[in-house]
Amino acid sequence: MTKLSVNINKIATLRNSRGGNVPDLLKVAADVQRFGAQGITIHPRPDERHIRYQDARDLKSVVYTEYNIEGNPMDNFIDLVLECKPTQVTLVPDAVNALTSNAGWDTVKNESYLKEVVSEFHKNHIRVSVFVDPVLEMIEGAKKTGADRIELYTEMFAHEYGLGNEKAIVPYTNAAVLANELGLGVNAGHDLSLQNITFFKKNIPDLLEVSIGHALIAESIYLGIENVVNMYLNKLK
Ligand SMILES: CC(=O)[C@@H](O)[C@H](O)COP(=O)(O)O
Ligand SMILES: NCC(=O)COP(=O)(O)O
Repeated sequence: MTKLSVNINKIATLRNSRGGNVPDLLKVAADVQRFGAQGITIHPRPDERHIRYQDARDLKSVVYTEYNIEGNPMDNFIDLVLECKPTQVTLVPDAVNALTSNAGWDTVKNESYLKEVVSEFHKNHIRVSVFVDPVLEMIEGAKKTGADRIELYTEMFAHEYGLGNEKAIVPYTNAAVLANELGLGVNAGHDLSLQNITFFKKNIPDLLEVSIGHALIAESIYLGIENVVNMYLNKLK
């Protein structure tokens, strides 16, 4: 079985657009778990444009499934994660102003840096996953950092699969096979959706967890909007 960790960044984006507490991020996290999701993912960014650092703290008492915090391990992020003690931290090499994550780690160049960070989180009993492109050298490098898992950066797969190119899965399958051989757990995320998740899962051996946010929230709007429009129409009769 592959666990679904729902990334709730976009709920915070919507909330922040009006300055109040609608939608209520904590209620959404609680409901998503009640509906069966096995994890909650957040990716606080330095400008706090969606998830605020305080959200990460507040979610601690709400998330009873797997709590996954993603981000670039700068000092204030490390402090936040150590304070929240999630189940898992996913290290992502984001530039400070990145619109969204757009690359995996160069685990070869950053081996000693990542080793230090991984060891700090391990001392605090937090599982560590490293965000990587599906490149065999990067998987081997991830193993050397001492990380427990990799998260395969799936944007390229999602894009190509959307264009009908099923072969785009090959590097991901190969990366997952190698990771499994090395004893690294395999997670995946970025632009996974209802359209591509079945094919992706079928081709990735021992896929432990996917984190999905952008498409899942967009799909929730599309699949829910007819119902809500009709509820308004009924009230306006
Ligand atoms: C690491 C990853 O792929 C996701 O966490 C993604 O970056 C979501 O972040 P945004 O919601 O800020 O785009
Ligand atoms: N780690 C990936 C994630 O949390 C969600 O990415 P996306 O579905 O918002 O692209």
